[in-house]
Amino acid sequence: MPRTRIKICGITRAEDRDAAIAAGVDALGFVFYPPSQRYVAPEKAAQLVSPIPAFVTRVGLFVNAEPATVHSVLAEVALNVLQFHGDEDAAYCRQFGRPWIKAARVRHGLDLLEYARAFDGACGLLLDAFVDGYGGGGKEFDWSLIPSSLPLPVILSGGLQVSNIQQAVRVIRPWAVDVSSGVEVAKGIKDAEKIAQFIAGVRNADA
Ligand SMILES: O=C(O)c1ccccc1N[C@@H]1O[C@H](COP(=O)(O)O)[C@@H](O)[C@H]1O
Repeated sequence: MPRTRIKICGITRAEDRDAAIAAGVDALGFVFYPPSQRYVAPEKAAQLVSPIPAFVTRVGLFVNAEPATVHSVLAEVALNVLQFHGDEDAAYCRQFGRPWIKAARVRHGLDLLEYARAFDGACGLLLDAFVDGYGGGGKEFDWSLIPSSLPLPVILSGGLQVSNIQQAVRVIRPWAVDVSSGVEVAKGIKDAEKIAQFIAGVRNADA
């Protein structure tokens, strides 16, 4: 079984980026959604990504952005993967010619199998809780709503933190996990100790 990949999202500070890399993160996320308290302007994101070493993936998160906005961020920031966390359809997601992840805001009544089929071509299906403001709410959802098999690599998110990450990995066995609130002291401000403990929790559950 491959090790569970780990993404830490909502990086706004160089020290948090460095702490995550030192702890062994696989991917770092940058939020290009202006209403979010974790928003980073493209010029700042360009500085934050420049020292990221090879094989640590740089992910740009967008919510219902105008295509021109995504293109303009791509021109300025060296991103590897796009994460669409709003109401985008598959044609929208495909148009940028980059690897992309689609988020599903999981709630009772959402058919995740049908949803995953609709986003054929995504390199991952990110499962998040249904919250106001589209995401990053630190809210766990009912994992029993996840079908036992989905046609896309599953990235589990939504309220993950040090206290529940081992159970999450053992129960769901996702391809990857994604965390923002659970490793923060305030929105957009990460905590190096929580990052290290979160990553150690994933590795423990993998072992
Ligand atoms: O982080 C945000 O502010 C954000 C805003 C809009 C959409 C998604 C956002 N973050 C993503 O939400 C999930 C869950 O985060 P949390 O760990 O529950 O805080 C995660 O994938 C973030 O990338």
